[in-house]
Amino acid sequence: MTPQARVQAAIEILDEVVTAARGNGAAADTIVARYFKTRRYAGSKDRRGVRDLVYRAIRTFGEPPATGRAAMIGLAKDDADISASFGASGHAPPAIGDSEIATEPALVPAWLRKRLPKWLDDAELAALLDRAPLDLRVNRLKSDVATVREAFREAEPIAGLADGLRLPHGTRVDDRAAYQDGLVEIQDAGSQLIVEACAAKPGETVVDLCAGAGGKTLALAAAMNGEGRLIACDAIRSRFAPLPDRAARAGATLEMRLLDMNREHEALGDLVGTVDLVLVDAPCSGTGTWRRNPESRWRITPAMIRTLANEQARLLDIAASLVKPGGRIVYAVCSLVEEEGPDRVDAFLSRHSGWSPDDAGSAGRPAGAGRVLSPAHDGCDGFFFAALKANDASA
Ligand SMILES: C[S@@+](CC[C@H](N)C(=O)[O-])C[C@H]1O[C@@H](n2cnc3c(N)ncnc32)[C@H](O)[C@@H]1O
Repeated sequence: MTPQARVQAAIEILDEVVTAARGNGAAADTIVARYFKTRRYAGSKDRRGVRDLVYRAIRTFGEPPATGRAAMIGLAKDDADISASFGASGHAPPAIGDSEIATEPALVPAWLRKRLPKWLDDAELAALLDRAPLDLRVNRLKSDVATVREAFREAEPIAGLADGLRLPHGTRVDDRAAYQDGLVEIQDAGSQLIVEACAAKPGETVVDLCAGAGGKTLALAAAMNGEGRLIACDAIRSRFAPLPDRAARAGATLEMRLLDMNREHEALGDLVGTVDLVLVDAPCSGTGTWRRNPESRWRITPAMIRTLANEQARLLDIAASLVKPGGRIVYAVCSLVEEEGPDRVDAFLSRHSGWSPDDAGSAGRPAGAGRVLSPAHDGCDGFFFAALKANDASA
């Protein structure tokens, strides 16, 4: 492909990405892969070049562009090569007309900026769009830090995490014996810090209410050293599906319960009032994980945040019913939107008089009754988390 044909290809792909974002359709990665499936003439350099252009546009424009062409004209303003592609020969996009609109760069959609905390300034927001590092968690059920560092000599310790190691960008992990044998898990430092805030102990009864594929469940299992009861729950079968294999690889013992959405209690009745710790790693808008998924800025809507906030409140109430007197909830979201974080915890505390904020450790910075982590401040994904304790007298 000529360089100008790559620009045209990026325009066509971005048109599809914008349409998919509006209609909750396929992710950009899927659209890029589909595009090249029917264009076998494109070599690996072409694919990489086009993909880079698509992701540059996604990172540069906080609001979804009107069209792929408007996005590329926007990028052309600061890039002479892209600019020269318009109107050139060789499958190039047509020349830019005088009245054509260019998308303006922005870190986030304007409406969303108002929902984010004041401390999240431009530097903090820009860091949310940086490249994410590759973090490992040493699995204490099977190994120790010294052994894993022998296997990953390029790994560096992560400050504040005894079991955390950071690898250089682009390191292949899945083909390494230490990974295949379950000595390590790939896990962002922020997720590891949240599990530390859980302070789960051997012998306890612990529920991971929104376990997904079990990233935090496996870290809880390691903290419990295989002693006690660990119950992983989720309401979406496909999210849950990888957990049995992952648990076997990690040497973790756990129970799994698939919940019915809106009828979660049916599968949890026997646990009411008996649990030491419930982790509520709630579904959220994912604003803290834009480094991995910048395209989600084009998908998020105010209505989505409202729906998520209701669901987060409902899950917190379910968690409260499971906890025994003196027990705890750790609530976490990988979002920095206040309605999903501090506001949810404040609302929970006003609904439940028998609960109070509890010690959530010292990672990150205080935010309302909880704490926040951010890439600029903590070098990990953005999270809000809070620990809540049920008074001994009532839950
Ligand atoms: C943030 S993700 C969890 C990530 C996971 N804990 C980890 O560390 O990898 C939120 C999860 O909540 C699940 N979920 C959504 N609604 C739920 C519900 N009503 N009950 C339980 N889980 C639910 C989703 O399927 C999703 O897997």
